[in-house]
Amino acid sequence: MLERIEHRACFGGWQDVYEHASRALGCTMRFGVYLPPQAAAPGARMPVLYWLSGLTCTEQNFITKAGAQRYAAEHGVVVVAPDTSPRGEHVPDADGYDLGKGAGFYLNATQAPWATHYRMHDYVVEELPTLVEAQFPVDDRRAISGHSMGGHGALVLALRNPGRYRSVSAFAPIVAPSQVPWGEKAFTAYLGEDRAAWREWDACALLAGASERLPLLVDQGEGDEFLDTQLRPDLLRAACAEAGHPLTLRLQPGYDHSYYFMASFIGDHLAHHARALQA
Ligand SMILES: N[C@@H](CCC(=O)N[C@@H](CSC=O)C(=O)NCC(=O)O)C(=O)O
Repeated sequence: MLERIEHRACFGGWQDVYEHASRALGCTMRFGVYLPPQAAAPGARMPVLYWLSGLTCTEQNFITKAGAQRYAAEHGVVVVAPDTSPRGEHVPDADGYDLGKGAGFYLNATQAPWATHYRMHDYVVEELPTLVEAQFPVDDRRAISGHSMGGHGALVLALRNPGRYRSVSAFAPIVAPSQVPWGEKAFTAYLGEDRAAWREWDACALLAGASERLPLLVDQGEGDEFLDTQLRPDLLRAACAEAGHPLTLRLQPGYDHSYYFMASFIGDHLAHHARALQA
C-alpha cells in the first residue's frame, strides 16, 4: 500500500513523497519521487536515478536542497530518493548522528540489535525498485548516486550488483569505510568485530574483484571538512588504479561537504546518468 503524502509541481513535473510499509526493514518508510514532465505522456516508460543521502538525512534533504529536478526534467529521468535508515519507535537507535536512525550505511546488518531492521541494501536494491517499477511509469533502466554515506552506498551497491545499474556516481563518498572512523564505528556495530566481513561493504576492497567495470564519476570538494579523516579519495584513486577500474575523480577547489557543493555539480551528474540511461 503506497500513500502519497506530498505532491508539488516542479519544473513542469511533480515532486512527490510516498509512504509505505517496508517488508525488508519492518517499518514504515518514506521516499521522494520526482516525475519529470515526460512521464505524463501516454505509455511513457522512464529511466530511474536512485539517490542515496548521507548521515542525518531523510528523503527531504536531497529533494529540497540539491536542485536536481531542473536537470531531471531536462533529461527525462525519474529520481527516487529514499530515507537513510529504518524508522519508528520500535527501531533500535544509538547516541550520536553516525549510528542507528539516519545512519543505515546501505548494508544488511548481521549483529543484534540491528539485524532485524537495518537491511538498507535489500531495501534499496530489491524492495524499492520492485515497488517503483510496479507503481510508476518507469522501466528497468536504473542508475545510482549519492552523497558521503550515500556515496559509499552508491559505489558499494553498484559493485555488489553487476548488471543492476547502468551508471554510478558519487559526491564526497566514504570510499573505504573499513579504514575511517565513521565506517569503523558503524561496521563494528552492524557487522561485528571480524573485519573480513567488512570487506563485502567497502568500495575500495570490492574494486579488486569486481566483475563489471562501470565507470565511476566522483566529485570531491577540496574544502570539505571531512576530506582527510573520513572520505580519503586518495584511497579510491589507488584502488581503481590497482584494479584497472575507470574513475573520473574531480577535485573541486573551495567546495565543502554541503548541499551547496552538490547543487553546483548535480547537473553534470544528471547528464552523466542520462547518457548511460538513454544509450
Ligand atoms: N556533524 C554533522 C554531520 C552530519 C552531516 O554533515 N551530514 C551530511 C552528510 S555526512 C555523511 O554522510 C548531510 O548531508 N547533512 C544534511 C544536510 O542537509 O546538509 C551534523 O550533525 O550536522
